[in-house]
Amino acid sequence: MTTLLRTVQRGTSAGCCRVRFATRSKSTAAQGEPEALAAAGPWDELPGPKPSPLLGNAWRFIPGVGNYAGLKTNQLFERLHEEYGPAVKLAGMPGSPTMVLLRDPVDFEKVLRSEGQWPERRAFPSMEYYQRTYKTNRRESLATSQGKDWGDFRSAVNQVMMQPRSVREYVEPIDAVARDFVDRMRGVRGPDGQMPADFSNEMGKWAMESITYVALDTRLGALKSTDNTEALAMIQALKDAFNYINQLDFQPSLWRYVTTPALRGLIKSLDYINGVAEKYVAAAMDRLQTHPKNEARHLTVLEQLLLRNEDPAMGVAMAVDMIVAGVDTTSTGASLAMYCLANNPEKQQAVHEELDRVIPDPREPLSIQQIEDLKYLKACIKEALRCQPVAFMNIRNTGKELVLGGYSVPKGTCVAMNSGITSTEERYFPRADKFLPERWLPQGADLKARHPFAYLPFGFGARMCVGKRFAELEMEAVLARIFRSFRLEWHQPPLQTEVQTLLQIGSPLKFTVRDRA
Ligand code: HEM
Repeated sequence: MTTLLRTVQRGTSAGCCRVRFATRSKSTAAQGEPEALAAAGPWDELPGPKPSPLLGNAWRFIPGVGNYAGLKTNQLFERLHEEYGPAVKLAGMPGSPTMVLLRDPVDFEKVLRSEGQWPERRAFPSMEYYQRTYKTNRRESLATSQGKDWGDFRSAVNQVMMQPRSVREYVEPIDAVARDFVDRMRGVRGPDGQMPADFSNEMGKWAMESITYVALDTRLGALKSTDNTEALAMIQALKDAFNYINQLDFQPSLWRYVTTPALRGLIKSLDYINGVAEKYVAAAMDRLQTHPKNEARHLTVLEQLLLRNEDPAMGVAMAVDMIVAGVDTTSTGASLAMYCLANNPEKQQAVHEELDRVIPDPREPLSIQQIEDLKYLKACIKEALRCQPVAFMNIRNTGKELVLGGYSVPKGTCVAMNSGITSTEERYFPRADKFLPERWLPQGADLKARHPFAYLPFGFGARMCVGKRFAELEMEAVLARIFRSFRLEWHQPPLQTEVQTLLQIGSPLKFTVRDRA
């Protein structure tokens, strides 16, 4: 099955376990940090492609000239690790700080355990520009803010979004969206049982409908058969925003000096998403005034955020963050789990058996207890995110001077921890090339990760994904509903995936969907 998965994403992975690199001071993990720093190789000697005085390393990406031209982010990183070792310095990239790429979980742990009170994660520069320079009247978002601003924002949001109680209140509405999605699948399915070529757009509609219910207190109507202009425009605006971010931040561009068409496009898309968010946040403010909090009324996530801060701008910033960070990720995660199960019928059979037992009457709304009891389904989601991590890398600025890959790395250096590589490596996961949900169950101890930092689907620490609980609930509910109703089959060529900013599905998701008896 994993041969099916490892198409574009792992195109250059051959030999990742076979190549040997001379790394310095292998025993640094065991040494105290001062001794380790004294024994470490100097920062200037950290291996990596040498920038030329005039063009830096940019020339290496020019088609027909450079050896890295046309590589996707994951392919580039894998190639650099093959050529230079487990820690690679990538300097001389226009508009980007010097970065260190890492592929050793021991180094990930060092970075993440020393990140400090307010961990710093470099945001997309074009998003930062939009928030800091272009829209100075708006509050900076959680994902782009840093330091104390981030700490204050995050602790307010944690008290609402990271509470199991808040998430439990959403089981019923999120399940209602999942059931609508199953109806939608029936509606778009062809006579031969096949899903249409643009089925990943349908998955995007489901994810948009789910997260906007949390972020904006509304059902946008993305799953309705009649075209809902606002819902579809939101989906388009989000898609456009990611395309423009790819062009502005990952390809050579002059946007920092002149307003390019891509920058104008990004501004237009983000303005649209912000405008819709402002409208629904204003409605929530009105609701809070006309129906104040009382014992009988449970407040929504948005209302709680607004009450805590009394600042509608914070509600808008958080809603936009949830939409930007929570649609593509969740829809890709759920799609990959469906793909893995469609290609592993015996695992799908185990999911069916669990669902029949836990949800005897599929006409009833899902309960919290039922969601909690879906242990095997949850293991399938974890395993799908291991086989194909939606977030290929975790980014941080180092919180102090560290020894990474045997070299000293100054405080404040931007590092990319490539857990998308480690989570698919045999040395960290026995039988890594197999889809084995059992590894996440108590009886699968022999298949478990050999290093706790080799798998970081939602990041780590104070800055980890703030939407993790909602993302899990959404994926659990929709997969429960889909597999309670259908058997999925895959009769297509292997699915193509690639990493740009996030993992993206690059070929049609044409599942064959059969009704279960
Ligand atoms: C399968 C789905 C998802 C995956 C794999 C995922 C993964 C991640 C990762 C890896 C990070 C960076 C963590 C770190 O730096 O340590 C992150 C951050 C974030 N995620 Fe998610 N995410 C998902 C869904 C969601 C959803 C549904 C939401 C919204 C409710 C969301 C909102 C955010 C936000 C706002 C941040 C930035 C947090 C901060 O900087 O404080 N994510 N996510």
